[in-house]
Amino acid sequence: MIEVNELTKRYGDKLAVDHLSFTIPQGVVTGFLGPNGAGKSTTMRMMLDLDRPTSGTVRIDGKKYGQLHQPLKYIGALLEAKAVHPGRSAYNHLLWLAASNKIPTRRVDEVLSLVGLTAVAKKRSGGFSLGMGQRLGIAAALLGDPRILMFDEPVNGLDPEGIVWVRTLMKTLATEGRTVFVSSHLMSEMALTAEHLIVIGRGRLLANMPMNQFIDENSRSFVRLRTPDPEKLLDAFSGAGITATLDGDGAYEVEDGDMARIGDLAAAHGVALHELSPQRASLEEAFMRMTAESVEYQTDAAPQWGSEWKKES
Ligand SMILES: Nc1ncnc2c1ncn2[C@@H]1O[C@H](COP(=O)(O)OP(=O)(O)OP(=O)(O)O)[C@@H](O)[C@H]1O
Repeated sequence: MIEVNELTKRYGDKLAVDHLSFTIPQGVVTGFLGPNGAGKSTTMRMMLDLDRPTSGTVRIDGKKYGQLHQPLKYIGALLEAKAVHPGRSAYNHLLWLAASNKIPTRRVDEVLSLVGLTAVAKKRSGGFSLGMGQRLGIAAALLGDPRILMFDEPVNGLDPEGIVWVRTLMKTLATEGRTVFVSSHLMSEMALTAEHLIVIGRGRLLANMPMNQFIDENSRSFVRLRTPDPEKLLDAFSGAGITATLDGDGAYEVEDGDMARIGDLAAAHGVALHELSPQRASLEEAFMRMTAESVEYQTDAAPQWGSEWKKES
């Protein structure tokens, strides 16, 4: 169990994390989202005691990180920066970590095999590609078989096969009842991986809810339909008080439409339908809409995903 309470970090006059409080659920993958500079990495670093909070607390199973005996057995993490000496082999790096946390040596071979690095385990890690470095970081996170895992941009540098592998791994770890906390800029990937979301903007909590709820609350839903007889259908709609608008593609959209009612109405008027489908926004659209509508974070330029937010301070 990991609890963040009123966590705050100030760098000079820059408030990077602003009274952030949340508890991360167990047994599901939780996505950690926010635009560039929102404070995700700073929050994760403070959770791992790599950065000291200005105020507020992080508790891991009720304890401060520094109070954990052999911390790798409680929490494993992959942070963006590679923390491996380039001259050291993957095997020796993991062996050193294992020894410092009294983890049996055989576990090193296990995690190397799990992440697919067995063949290159004795090579110096300085020659590793970005993707191999990510795999080594994931191996280190898994070394102590911890109940809590944190990954900052884990699919960075991975090829499509590697991305699917990471997605499957995270879901499996969550299914085992672990807490899996992951940040990523890749919204489509996050949509496929996470069930729960914690969203921050400018260091503040914007949302903490299941993925489905987040998309529902921050997007418009509509029914799309196509018919070879639009005039007749639109007549039937106007009699029933339904408004349909033509999209740019020859289809009609009914905002918050009830599919069954529309289908029944079309049938009652003898109108053929060539399409009748519910439409829901993607996570990316929901995210953009939420941040754009968030007056507190509104700037004179529309915020864009993946770009630095304009700073007013
Ligand atoms: N060591 C530091 N000194 C000064 N400012 C910092 C430091 N670390 C982070 N910041 C600032 O704090 C804010 C939050 O940064 P952080 O890296 O945590 O955001 P992030 O959400 O992880 O961003 P990204 O998505 O770009 O990785 C940014 O404005 C950043 O410039």
